[in-house]
Amino acid sequence: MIRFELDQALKGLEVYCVGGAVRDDLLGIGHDDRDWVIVGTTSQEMRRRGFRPVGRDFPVFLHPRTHEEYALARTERKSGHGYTGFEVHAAPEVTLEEDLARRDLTINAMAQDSTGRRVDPFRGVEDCRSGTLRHVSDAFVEDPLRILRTGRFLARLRPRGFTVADDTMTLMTRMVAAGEVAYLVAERVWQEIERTLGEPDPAAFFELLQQCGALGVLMPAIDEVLAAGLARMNVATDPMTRWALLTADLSQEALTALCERYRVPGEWRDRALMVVRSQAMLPSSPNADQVLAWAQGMDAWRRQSRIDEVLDMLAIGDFNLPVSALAKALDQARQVSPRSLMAQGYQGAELGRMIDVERRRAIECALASA
Ligand SMILES: Nc1ccn([C@@H]2O[C@H](COP(=O)(O)OP(=O)(O)OP(=O)(O)O)[C@@H](O)[C@H]2O)c(=O)n1
Repeated sequence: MIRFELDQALKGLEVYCVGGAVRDDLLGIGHDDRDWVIVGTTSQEMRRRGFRPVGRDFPVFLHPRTHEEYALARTERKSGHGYTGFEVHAAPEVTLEEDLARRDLTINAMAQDSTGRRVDPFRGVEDCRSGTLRHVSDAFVEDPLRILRTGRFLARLRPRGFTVADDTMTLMTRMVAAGEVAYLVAERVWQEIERTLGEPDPAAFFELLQQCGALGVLMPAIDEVLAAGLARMNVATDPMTRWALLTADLSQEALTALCERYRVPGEWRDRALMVVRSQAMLPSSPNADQVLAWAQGMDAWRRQSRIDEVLDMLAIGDFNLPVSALAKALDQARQVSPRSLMAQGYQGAELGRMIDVERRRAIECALASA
């Protein structure tokens, strides 16, 4: 049970804890930040009590002492496409129920007051208990990001037995068919994906998006190779590794284009590209020349920890590659000492060539004994 007291700044106001904190409390999951809604007051009154306005689009205020966010109860009406174009209406007469009605899923549309009384007009408690992700109302269609959010909540809660309600599935499929998903901005899409990749069951997100057709619109290249990507991703837990394995069966061009489209951070993109390039450069039984070319292509001698990460990903992702032989070969090749070759009198271009010869020899030895 969520407990809170109304301090001096909040005294006399109708305050509710809403959204994720109420949901997670019911599910017995910890939740860091709380969202608050205040009913029956005005922006002026909030300012008078020392709250600092933060929202550009919404009437949201920071508590003068705790700095937690308090929003005035509001309704929203759609006036444009995608995530933009909301008309927000906040006024003292907007009720808690109206504020809850504009929310995405029933499990996110519950509130609780300071005495512990729960307000649950859309049967969120029941859906928490039965494990159902269900849209609150037809207003769900006003925000296509909610399709991705539903996927992310499924990635979090499917291991606890949650499924998506049939009606919600139908609604999402209809939204995709109506072309709403195309209006999502790249940053929001990547943000949901990045968060999803840190959830217990990210495959649930991609399967749901494929089922309703959104994946085909947002990421057609992944849509085509999804089964293989999910199978590879299966045992990985690190989000960045999951991304690299999910995209491992794309071509280099498709992966680059995908990362550009969603402004995927450089480190995520590079890791994924290294896996794709490794597959392109290495056959299942590579010879010394191929391993040497691969190691050089990965900048293996200067960036040792990076190539070790690549090897880890290749091991986890179930590729048809001799990963332990590759690791051994790299290990041996690293023993080659440019310094001792210099001591033998090599320099300049000749030194470079000798280093390659020695490394190739080391790799050949390692491969032969693997
Ligand atoms: N597109 C959105 C975004 C948010 N919400 C509502 O705003 C609340 C707070 O949103 P957010 O902080 O993004 O999510 P949480 O539910 O707190 O979930 P998380 O555990 O991921 O923080 C949600 O519970 C939901 O009621 C919504 O209806 N539609």
